[in-house]
Amino acid sequence: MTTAKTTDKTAKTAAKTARSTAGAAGNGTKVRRARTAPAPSPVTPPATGPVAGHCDELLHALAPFRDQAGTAQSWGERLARVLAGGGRLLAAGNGGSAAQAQHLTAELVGRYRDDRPPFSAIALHADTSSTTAIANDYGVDEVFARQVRAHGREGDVLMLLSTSGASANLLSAAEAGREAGMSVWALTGPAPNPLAAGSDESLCVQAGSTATVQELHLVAVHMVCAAFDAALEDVLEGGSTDDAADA
Ligand SMILES: O=C(CO)[C@@H](O)[C@H](O)[C@H](O)[C@H](O)COP(=O)(O)O
Repeated sequence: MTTAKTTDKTAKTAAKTARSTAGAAGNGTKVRRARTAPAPSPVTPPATGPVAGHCDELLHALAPFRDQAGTAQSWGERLARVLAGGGRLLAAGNGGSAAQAQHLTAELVGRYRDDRPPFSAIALHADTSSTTAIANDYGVDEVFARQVRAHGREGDVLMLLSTSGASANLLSAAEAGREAGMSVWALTGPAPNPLAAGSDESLCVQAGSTATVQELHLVAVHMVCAAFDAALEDVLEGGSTDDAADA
């Protein structure tokens, strides 16, 4: 008797489950909703320690950085004339700065906001075969300089990114760029530093931590791209790139 009762109960439960499943599948069967208490709204705990400090340091560095935004704008405008005139941008950095340099070239070869023609921009560190061969055969300090001598032409732009402003391979690249008649622009951490001194122009982020400098370098990269796109409309409409050599 007990076995028959159990079997009957099991069958009823299975039938109920089947009805629920069918309802959930949307075949019109009514499914009774479970009465559960509404989930409490999530409360974001306040950030403390290094996380709060990270935001504070960024905020602190942003105001003085904003005062230098004119440099980024000027770079973007002149870069538009150089690239639209058939010139090229070479960019390089180490570690996190390599990623930022590559971010800039990607925005120019691809696009920033709106559709526009592609432009010649090369992240030197991204050529892993050249970079490793040069490092192996000539030493790490030559990895960018040798590529600058290979690809850089008079009137082109060389953008070098460094948080310390002291990386030897970027200092050699700046020297090679100037020898080639390129415009050498440096995005660095606090001034003074050797890379800023060895470049034609620099935008130096006054922040104590490498992370903050890198974050504001990305902002600078985007500001250059915004100015580039805005200036490009005038350059292409005017059809004049005569002043590319002024860059
Ligand atoms: O991203 C970080 C630290 O945040 C590191 O990878 C950092 O980029 C590397 O230590 C670089 O070698 C530093 O070079 P630099 O920016 O001083 O020229």
